Amino acid sequence: MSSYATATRAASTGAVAAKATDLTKVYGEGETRVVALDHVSVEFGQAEFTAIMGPSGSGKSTLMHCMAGLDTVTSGSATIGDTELTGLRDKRLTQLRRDRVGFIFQTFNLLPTLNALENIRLPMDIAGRKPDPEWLKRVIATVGLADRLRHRPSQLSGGQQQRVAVARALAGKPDIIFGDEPTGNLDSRAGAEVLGFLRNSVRELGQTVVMVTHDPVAAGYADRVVFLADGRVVDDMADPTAERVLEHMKRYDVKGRTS
Ligand SMILES: Nc1ncnc2c1ncn2[C@@H]1O[C@H](COP(=O)(O)OP(=O)(O)OP(=O)(O)O)[C@@H](O)[C@H]1O
Repeated sequence: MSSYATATRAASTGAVAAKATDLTKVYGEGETRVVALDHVSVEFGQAEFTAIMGPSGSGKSTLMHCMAGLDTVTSGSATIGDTELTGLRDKRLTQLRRDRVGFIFQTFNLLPTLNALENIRLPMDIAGRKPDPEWLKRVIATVGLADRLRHRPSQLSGGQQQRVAVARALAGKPDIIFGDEPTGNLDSRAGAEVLGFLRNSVRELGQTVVMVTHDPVAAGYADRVVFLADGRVVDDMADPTAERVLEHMKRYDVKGRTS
């Protein structure tokens, strides 16, 4: 077993990368009041790959946004490492997002005029941080982009563009990476590739990934699936497979229709 695998396993049994405690998020008021998150408590382990699933409107994106410091919470707390996000001033929050959180979106959000390497380095360039060259090399190798670094996004396939976005999220060695349906725009083969690279970034690089998805196959790549319904955590599955996730979704769906 490689030393990375040992380190990964050791990390994934202990430390917590991000945590929500009694997190409640209410949008609007009066007739338009929506409780998007209803006292959610959940921990995401370091060096673990977690999928968040649940029906449309169950609060997946809201949970991710609140835990990534992209949205404020109504009550409760959200922490990244030891840092409490609630109450942080805008400037500190921006810094924290920039330096400690990586993001991967459904639409790859690459800059068309920059080549792959420049896109990967962009957040660090903006922050005035120098990437660790050894780390960057490993990241680029992990996502299989070594021979595509001089290509512009328009010269890359959708899957390759998303791999650039994955490398960009990993480049700064963030405490946690949040993905919002990162394979939602990819065909199944390209999606499988990206998911494989995400999983490798957890297994081999010891990174922490939390991904919102609707796709049981995508969830099957994770170490764990957290299921939301009506703004609450309703289930937690370890070592998921696509089949077990699908079974679980069907059960909930049947319950929903018959109750
Ligand atoms: N900015 C907002 N203003 C008002 N209500 C909102 C806002 N954002 C989300 N909501 C509501 O909060 C609830 C949870 O939404 P959220 O987007 O988190 O769900 P989701 O599980 O990510 O859904 P989907 O799978 O469709 O993306 C929904 O009822 C939604 O309508």
